[in-house]
Amino acid sequence: MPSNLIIRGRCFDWGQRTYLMGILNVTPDSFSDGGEFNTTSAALVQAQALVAAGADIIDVGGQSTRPGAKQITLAEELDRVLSVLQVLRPEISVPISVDTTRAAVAKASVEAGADIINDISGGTFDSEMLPTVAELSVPIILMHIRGTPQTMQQQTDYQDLLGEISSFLARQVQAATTAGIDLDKIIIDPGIGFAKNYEQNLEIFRGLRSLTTLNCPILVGASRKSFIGRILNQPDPKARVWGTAAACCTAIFNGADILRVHDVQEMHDVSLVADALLRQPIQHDC
Ligand SMILES: Nc1nc2c(c(=O)[nH]1)N=C(COP(=O)(O)OP(=O)(O)O)CN2
Ligand SMILES: Nc1ccc(C(=O)O)cc1
Repeated sequence: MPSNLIIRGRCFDWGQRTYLMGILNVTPDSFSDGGEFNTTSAALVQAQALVAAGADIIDVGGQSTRPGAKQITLAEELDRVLSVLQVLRPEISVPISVDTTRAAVAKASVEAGADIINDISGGTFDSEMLPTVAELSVPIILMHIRGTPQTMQQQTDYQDLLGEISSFLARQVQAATTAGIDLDKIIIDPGIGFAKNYEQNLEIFRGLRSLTTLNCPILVGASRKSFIGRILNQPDPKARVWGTAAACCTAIFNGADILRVHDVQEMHDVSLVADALLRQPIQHDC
């Protein structure tokens, strides 16, 4: 796998430590924090708090992708994301990713200062996404999903879950490089909770290491998700922090490079200790 990636002057030195992506949902309806950060002033305060807590990347999302979430218009998504980027970019020095499946949002976001595109469809929802990202020359996160957030939970029949996730991601990595995206700018993600049932989410954690054969950094987004709620019998997503910690630790143990989380302060402690126990850092120039 590529040894490192420089984004906005910051070095992501893969394997050396776990990197944290702090979630900033500027939506009214996200499953755990909808409506909390969807004004520009609240978004800025939260972004600064995430950075102070140890976030390496801030992930801005204008569209909830929870099961059954309503699809907003392009104009609405552009308005939500761009108004926040305008306020964030001058104040935040860490890389900013934008969680979108639309090429037009990706392009306008990078023009407004975003550094990474996070596409939960792995470049499959919008045929212009991969060529657009290639043209913009920014890194992309390719996530596995089946169907759309509206239909995905009816598409959970797999013969070989990890094998199918792996071949989807391999195909999309190939499509991305064919479109002109550098291989070292591609991050893969198995898509916890996207077209997966409870048992399948657990199976992904156990088999995560099999995805390392794709030779790309791996991102895992388990934060506060419903499989944790089911294990804990905890309906309140905000009360799933310890459960998230266990999932993050397991992901690190099984090869994750980036964790996408809401509770950055807590997961920073988790990743510092897990990294000290599990990784053998070597000195690099990067
Ligand atoms: N790459 C990647 N992106 C994601 C992932 C994920 O696992 N991987 N999970 C999400 C769901 O979490 P969020 O808190 O943003 O909820 P919402 O979809 O309701 O906004 C949204 N975006
Ligand atoms: N976008 C998503 C939000 C939440 C979940 C989940 O709780 O499993 C899955 C996807």
